[in-house]
Amino acid sequence: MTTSETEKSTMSLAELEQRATARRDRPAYGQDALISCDRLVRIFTADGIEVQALQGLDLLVTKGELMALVGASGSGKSTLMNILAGLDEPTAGQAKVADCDLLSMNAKERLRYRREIVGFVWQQTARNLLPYLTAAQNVALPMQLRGVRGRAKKAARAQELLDLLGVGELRDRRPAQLSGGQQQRVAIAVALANDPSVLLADEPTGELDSTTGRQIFESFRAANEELGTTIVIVTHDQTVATEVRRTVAIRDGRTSTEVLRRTRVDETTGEEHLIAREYAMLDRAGRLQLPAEYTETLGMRDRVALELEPDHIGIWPDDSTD
Ligand SMILES: Nc1ncnc2c1ncn2[C@@H]1O[C@H](COP(=O)(O)OP(=O)(O)OP(=O)(O)O)[C@@H](O)[C@H]1O
Repeated sequence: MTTSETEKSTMSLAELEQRATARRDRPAYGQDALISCDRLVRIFTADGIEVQALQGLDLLVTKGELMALVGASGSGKSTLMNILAGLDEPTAGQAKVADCDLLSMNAKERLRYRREIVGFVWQQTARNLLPYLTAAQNVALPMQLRGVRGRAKKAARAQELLDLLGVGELRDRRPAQLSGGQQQRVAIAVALANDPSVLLADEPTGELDSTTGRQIFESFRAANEELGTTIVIVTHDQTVATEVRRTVAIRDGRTSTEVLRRTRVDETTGEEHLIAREYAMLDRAGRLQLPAEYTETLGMRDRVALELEPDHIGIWPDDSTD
């Protein structure tokens, strides 16, 4: 008899019932999150070759967060963003945004989701705006498509958003008469027009120099702080990645590590210090991805030795052949 069988046989019925109830009462995964990805899988098949772009990705984002997603080229960031934007469907797993189930939406629900629940800003400035409309008309367009009535109401909302993003005085210019940075700020206003729950941005500063990139990031921060919009930014930009409170790294189609930042006030000097700490992600099956630089430094491969300590778990290189 195995240990667990012995355990079961010595456990009373009442104890078993108690365990089952405790499991049922445990809050469901991602219950309080605005964005919840649960073991998300996306497989592409091209010319008979299968590419597993997402390999069981877990991610939770809380309402009101401003966070960044980073990762090497091909790690699956854009695939994830396209799914969250409602433009692509996962092969398996679960994905929910603001109570919308991204796997079971029909065409009509998907359209409503893309118009009202999410807003997106793409890297290519030209993809975000219609060239023949002015900045203000570009911002008013999503409201019109949603069926918002009243020209004055839409114009006022457009002006309010353009002002918030520091481009109010450029309302009558067409995209070609705006710099790349100004275009991206107008694009953020367009994405915010219908007051979405989530704003998704895929490399929004990718085509801009670092000073302009910083200004764009400040615009996202303004939207997050003033409007309370939850914002997820995919970025290679160190400024963006280090200024948000939470940066999640994606590796081989899974979330691997996460950096959390918080400010600590020095009790004696009153100075504020930003403290950053990196965490590894433990998935729901208990799997852990160790950072490559750690495993390489210690020559860890294939097999490692584990030891449970009172307050931590020790991991050692394989010592079985010593
Ligand atoms: N439509 C598609 N058909 C086939 N393979 C695809 C498709 N889209 C993405 N892939 C593959 O899926 C993997 C993840 O791609 P994805 O674009 O999500 O990566 P990424 O992290 O956004 O990369 P980058 O930073 O270069 O944009 C890659 O191997 C890519 O080649």
